[in-house]
Amino acid sequence: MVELKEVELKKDKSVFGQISEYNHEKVVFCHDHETGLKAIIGIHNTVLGPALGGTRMWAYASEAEAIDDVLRLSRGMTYKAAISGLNLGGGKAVIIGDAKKDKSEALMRRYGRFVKNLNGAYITAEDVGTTTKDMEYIKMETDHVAGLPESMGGSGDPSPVTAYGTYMGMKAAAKKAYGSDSLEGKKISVQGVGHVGGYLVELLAKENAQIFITDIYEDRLRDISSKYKAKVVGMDEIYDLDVDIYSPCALGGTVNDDTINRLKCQIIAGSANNQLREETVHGPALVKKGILYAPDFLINAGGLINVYSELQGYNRESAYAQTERIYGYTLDIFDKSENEGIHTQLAATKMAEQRIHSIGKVKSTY
Ligand SMILES: NC(=O)c1ccc[n+]([C@@H]2O[C@H](COP(=O)([O-])OP(=O)(O)OC[C@H]3O[C@@H](n4cnc5c(N)ncnc54)[C@H](O)[C@@H]3O)[C@@H](O)[C@H]2O)c1
Repeated sequence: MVELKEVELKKDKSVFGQISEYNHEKVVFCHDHETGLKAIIGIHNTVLGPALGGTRMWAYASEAEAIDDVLRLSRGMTYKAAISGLNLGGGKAVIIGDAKKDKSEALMRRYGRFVKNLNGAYITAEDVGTTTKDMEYIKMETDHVAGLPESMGGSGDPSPVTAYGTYMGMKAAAKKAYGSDSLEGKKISVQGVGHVGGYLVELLAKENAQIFITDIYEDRLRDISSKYKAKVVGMDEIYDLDVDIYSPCALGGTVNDDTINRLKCQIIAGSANNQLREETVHGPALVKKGILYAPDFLINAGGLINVYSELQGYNRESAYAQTERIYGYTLDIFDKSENEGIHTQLAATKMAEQRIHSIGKVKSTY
């Protein structure tokens, strides 16, 4: 039985030290001289099923940074799948390189061959720096790829479903904090109005929330602001706003020592991965400040649920119906957190671990 543990990670910086800390099953280094491919595939845990997770292409400052990213992200996928009730394990891959300059059909197809060689233990999909077009190239070499365009029978852009799940998680948090899940009139700040943030703002506007938005891209801000009557605020100003709910939909690590001191909200609920800079520090710090945190990997699982549905013959309605359950799961986590006196991210992690543990036992019997 694979044991998952809540640990202070990365005490030992050696590659095997880190693999051991994160407790990965397999990490594969892929290299191809011809195409310049340098990729790392991290398979964290396959107790519940094949490890599914996207391939990120990024110009990492160092190989150490790439290894850290793939290990952290693949571990997160294990928890995301487990807590969402999916029969999937956790995996993720990174390709080291500039997606704008270094990508080619040959590179993606060569990468696809490496995925193929894993015989289904890892199923890839798109992520930052990769597109549905890249998935088409990978598909030419292996069937172990999801997130294909709708025209190819795939599930297409997962962002609207991710936004819907985030919205469900946010409503559950409102129910817990205010006794009603209505977001009408609530002041909500959305940090990052890209794919997910944009769809989330649309849902919030339909409920007549008072929306504040920020982003790097002025055009995008103008567009979203005029469409949904959202007020544009500065990128740093967002942490000081007097709002009810803060929704991080851009980067990870935005909940940290500095921002926790500044935030005035009662709820944090957003789509970004790894929002807490350090789970063991900032999870408890939020509890102390009386801010209810809706765990990121739980409420942003809609995209994964959507892709999972593709593996079984895509059905958009059932993907949305399954994503809607995030509402109930989030309330369960709040209860668990309260009953056990632990912060919500830890409660969610424990819930995911319990499922892996118990289903692992089921599978061990004949
Ligand atoms: N797309 C999905 O289905 C999905 C699923 C799960 C998790 N997520 C996570 O949700 C987040 C958003 O994903 P996305 O697909 O919308 O990405 P995206 O790149 O389309 O949007 C992110 C937006 O954030 C903006 N941004 C970047 N830095 C910022 C900053 N410092 N302040 C304000 N805005 C900033 C960008 O300009 C961009 O518009 C990411 O963290 C992603 O990992 C996405």
